[in-house]
Amino acid sequence: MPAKTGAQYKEKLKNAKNNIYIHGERVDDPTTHPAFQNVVQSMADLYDLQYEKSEKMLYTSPQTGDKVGMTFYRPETIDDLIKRREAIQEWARLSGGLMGRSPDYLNAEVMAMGVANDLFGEDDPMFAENAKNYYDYARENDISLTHTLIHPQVNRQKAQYEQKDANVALHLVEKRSDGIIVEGARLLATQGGITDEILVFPSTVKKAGELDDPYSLAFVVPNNTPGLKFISRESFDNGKNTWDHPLSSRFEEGDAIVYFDNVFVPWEKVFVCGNSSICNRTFTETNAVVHMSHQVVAKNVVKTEFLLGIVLNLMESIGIDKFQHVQDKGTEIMLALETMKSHLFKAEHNAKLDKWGTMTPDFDALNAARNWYPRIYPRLVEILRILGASGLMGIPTEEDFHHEEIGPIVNRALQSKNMEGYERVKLFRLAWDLTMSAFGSRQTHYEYYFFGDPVKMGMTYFEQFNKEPYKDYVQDFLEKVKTSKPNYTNV
Ligand SMILES: Cc1cc2nc3c(=O)[nH]c(=O)nc-3n(C[C@H](O)[C@H](O)[C@H](O)COP(=O)(O)OP(=O)(O)OC[C@H]3O[C@@H](n4cnc5c(N)ncnc54)[C@H](O)[C@@H]3O)c2cc1C
Repeated sequence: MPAKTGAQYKEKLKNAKNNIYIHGERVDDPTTHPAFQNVVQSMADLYDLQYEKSEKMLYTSPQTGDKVGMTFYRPETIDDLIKRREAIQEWARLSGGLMGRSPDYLNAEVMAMGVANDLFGEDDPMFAENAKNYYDYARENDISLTHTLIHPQVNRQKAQYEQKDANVALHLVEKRSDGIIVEGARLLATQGGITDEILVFPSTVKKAGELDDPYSLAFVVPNNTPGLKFISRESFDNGKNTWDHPLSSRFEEGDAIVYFDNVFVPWEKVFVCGNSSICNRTFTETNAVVHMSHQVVAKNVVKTEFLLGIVLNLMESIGIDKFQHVQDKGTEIMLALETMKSHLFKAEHNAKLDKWGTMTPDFDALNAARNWYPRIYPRLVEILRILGASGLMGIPTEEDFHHEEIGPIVNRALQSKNMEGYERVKLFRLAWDLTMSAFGSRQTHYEYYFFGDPVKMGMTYFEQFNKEPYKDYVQDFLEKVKTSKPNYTNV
């Protein structure tokens, strides 16, 4: 089947009847439910964009000859990698990089694991074959995916098997001749329920060895699989119009707790079954982390461009753009943007073929960028907040502007250097929705945590960084310093 259109995505979602709960109710149809319908439309817009920019967004499937999504493309040259990244950035531009889980994120994972599948075969060749087949299936059917990696936050001092309710986290219940039964909770699934299928993978390193094996699972199932429940957090799309909430009314992806109530997974959809060693090596040994990081850094370049554009328009609108500290704050964002772009450039131009023949970006550049952005993004948001000042609170709604009595007042009172009140507030509401609304706060939280705990990531980065050349450099330097060491004996 060729790449999906927006209408096909919505039709499939409507018919799937995924088991989604929100605000204490079961959702009958996410395509019309107020909490989901707008982000569903944005997802549909992404799929339509594949056809609007087909020369960039589609390619010919090596398997069927159909036109399929470029974000499933397996790059074999640096030019391929750049083509793939351009498609990623086309999608990101639609939301200003605010849909962290546009389908390309997990398409990168599926592609990488599907190609570099031999790790899964260590236990049974069937698992390697499953990963390969799933890549083909997802690409040919343009499957949209959510994923879930984390055990519930019960007691982080203890391994899963030591928890007071050791079965609270997703675990293996039974192996059968036709598949496995799994039970327990996982979090968090962004876009849980509004996608076709869910990938379950391990994230944090499982240090308890064999005792972690019951929790060491990787598989994929359709979101309407019996027993699978998505328990969504409260929606931040509060049904206001797009003028009032330009971001939350379109890109509120939602995050869900996922509960597997004795869910059956057929063997052909299992990649890892009860093997903590394979789980711990999955993301690095398949290079999935590299291709996912490439998508993330490409997306975050667009997100930074979007933020910079808002800041520059805001500065100009209220005539603060010539003040020294204001310019300095703009420079901070520009430096962040150029730094991210440089990481991306280095990653692509230093890319090498891996042992499976996939052109794989330079992970050093991407790893630095993915560790840095969670630290810098809160600062970028803070700059926008500082520069917007009271303007981020003086934001009447569109209805206020239409009110006979107060409309003309707010239009006059909120005028700016170069805009009427109506236009100025439209811009400031965008800045507010990115920084201070529930949606904006969630974006900052998302950037900080979505790749994992930045503290643990930073520790891993420190451990793995090749420190010796720098230590040696200074040792050599010290050795060349002229010394006249005093001759004394330590007491
Ligand atoms: C908006 C949002 C969307 C998300 N979407 C997804 C998704 O789609 N799919 C998915 O799988 N996950 C998703 N996540 C989850 C994300 O992967 C986790 O938040 C992240 O990995 C951190 O894990 P945690 O939340 O369990 O934090 P914890 O590991 O519980 O950490 C909480 C705090 O305790 C500290 N801490 C914990 N353990 C230690 C330790 N051993 N030593 C020192 N300090 C420690 C941490 O540094 C942190 O400050 C999402 C998260 C957010 C916020």
